[in-house]
Formats: sequence, C-alpha cells, structure tokens
Amino acid sequence: MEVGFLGLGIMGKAMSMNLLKNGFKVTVWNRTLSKCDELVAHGASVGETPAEVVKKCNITIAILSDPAAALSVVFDKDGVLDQIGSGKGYIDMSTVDPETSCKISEAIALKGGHFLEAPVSGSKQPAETGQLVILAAGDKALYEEAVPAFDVLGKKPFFLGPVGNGAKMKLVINMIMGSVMNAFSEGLILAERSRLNPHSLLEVLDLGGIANPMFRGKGPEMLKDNYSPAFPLKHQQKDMRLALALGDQNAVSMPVAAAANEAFKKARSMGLGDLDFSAVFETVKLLKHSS
Ligand SMILES: NC(=O)C1=CN([C@@H]2O[C@H](COP(=O)(O)OP(=O)(O)OC[C@H]3O[C@@H](n4cnc5c(N)ncnc54)[C@H](OP(=O)(O)O)[C@@H]3O)[C@@H](O)[C@H]2O)C=CC1
Ligand SMILES: O=CCCC(=O)O
Repeated sequence: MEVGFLGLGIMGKAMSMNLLKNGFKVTVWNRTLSKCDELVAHGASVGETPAEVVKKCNITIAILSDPAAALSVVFDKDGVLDQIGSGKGYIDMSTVDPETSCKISEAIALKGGHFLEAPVSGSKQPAETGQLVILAAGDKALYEEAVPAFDVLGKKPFFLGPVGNGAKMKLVINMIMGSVMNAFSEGLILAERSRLNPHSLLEVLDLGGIANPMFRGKGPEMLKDNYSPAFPLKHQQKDMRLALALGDQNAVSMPVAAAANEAFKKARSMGLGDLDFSAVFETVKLLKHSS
C-alpha cells in the first residue's frame, strides 16, 4: 500500500517511519524540507509540495501542529485541494477543532475526494511503537480502506461517526489530561513543601486507584526538571483553548480546565512552549514560592 505523509514533527516522523518499517511505500512532505532526509534514508520518497504528494498517492495522511497549519496545507497554493479528487482520500490526524475539520471535509467533498479526521491519543513513544489510539470520523469507506495503516500506527482504531466527532473526543481527552497534569504538579509541590519525599509520593500513587502511565512516565522526569518534549506544551495549551471553546458552545462550565489553561498560558509566557507539557510544573513551583 502506498501512502502520502504530510508533517514530520515529533508525531509525523515516528508514524511515517513506522509505516516504512512495516512495508508501506511512503512519500513524505514537510514544510521544512530538510526534515525529510532521515525518512528518505529509510526508503521514503519526497514530494516537493502537498499537491505533489496527493497526486502520487491515493491516500494521504497529515499530522500538523494546529488549525492554521491544517488549513494552510489544504487551501494554500500547491496544497491538498489542488490534486484531491475522485478516488483520492485525505486523512488529517492533527488535533484541531471540529470547525476546522468540517471546513476541510466540505472543500474536499466539493472536489469529489474523501475525508477522514483521525486525531490520536498517545504521544511520541506510542507513535514509535504503533500503540496510538485512533479517533476517526467522517468517510466510512475511507476508514475501512485505511485500516491496514491504522493497524500499524495504533493499538485500536475507533470510528466515531460524522466529521467533528473525532476532534471533539480528542479535545475532551486532552482537556482532562491538561487538568490532571496541573493537579499532579500541585501535588508534587505540596508533598515537597510539607517535607514529604516526592519520590515516595510517586511510589504510593502508582500502587493506588489513580495510578496511570502519565504519572509513572513523567513524574520522575519532572522531579529532575527534565522536560524533553514528547508532547510540546504549546500544543497542550492549544488543546485546552479549543476544548474551552467547545465548552462555550455547549454551555458547559469548566472552571478546572480554565485554571489549567491559564497555567499553560503562563508557561508559554515564560518561554516554555517548546518543552514537554509537564513543564507547567515550573509555573506551579513559582506560585508556591511567591506565596
Ligand atoms: N506530540 C504528541 O505527543 C502529540 C501530538 N498530537 C497532535 O499532533 C499534531 C502534531 O504534533 P507534534 O508532531 O508533536 O508537533 P511538532 O510541533 O513536533 O510538529 C508540527 C508539524 O507541523 C508542521 N507545521 C507547523 N505549521 C505549519 C504550517 N503553517 N504549514 C505547514 N506545516 C506546518 C511542522 O513543520 P516544520 O517542521 O516545518 O515546522 C511540523 O511538521 C498537533 O496537532 C498535536 O496537538 C497528538 C497526539 C500526541
Ligand atoms: O495530544 C497529545 C496526547 C499526549 C498523550 O496522550 O500523552
């Protein structure tokens, strides 16, 4: 099976590499073209533009930073829309809002093409090991066609119905994750400032009912001030912002998420946006120091 792949950031690089290792022919494109070199060394071809990739491949996958990037790659000159049409499918795995997905879907349908949104739960390591959870919605026939690729990329694909449902599900999940990360950060500081060993806290947490891979994976690194990015903080703040907008639209009051969003914004203003989202811990440390 031949697939196109647009966007070779943390996620796209790992996912396209995984497809190559599992026997897929892959043609890649990235805005910064030099990031294609490593994939080429593993057998990928390169398209000079998104349009060139779509022209060559019947299915093209994208995973890009945010709504602006997702829209630009489709609608700008030499973008996806230039070459999409009958018999061609486009799968956007970026985390965006439902409105962005619907706009892309409508434009592709007008050209006779097929569209699926398929954001993912899971980060850099699950992307490297094919353990993502895929939250697809949109064209069911394209979903069926893409299952062999989804089986390589993830541990379970979900088909959630009409376009927008994948984006909504992903935003709800990341809203919860961002809120929990803030509570976790406060807990680590509270333990430390009340003269408990925070490593003991991590051990106790891991044996109880709220044990989870995030505490287990990120906790020890946070205590070492290591925020090497798996999920960049700027993207987590984008997801909080988009989830809060979804809350606005549905009149859902989310004071916990709103407070967490403020902490991520603060972290961005401190220049921490490109670090892992666990770097929000630094804002909590500051607050507790100043009080
Ligand atoms: N990292 C993670 O753990 C996870 C991330 N996600 C989501 O996946 C998406 C990608 O995340 P991740 O790989 O971490 O992000 P990165 O920041 O590592 O990569 C972003 C990618 O988007 C491209 N890009 C940004 N702006 C534009 C633009 N205007 N036009 C074209 N391309 C653009 C970048 O190109 P360039 O190299 O030229 O800058 C790069 O390929 C995001 O929506 C994120 O929320 C979802 C699950 C987990
Ligand atoms: O959107 C990013 C999700 C990161 C994760 O699931 O750890």
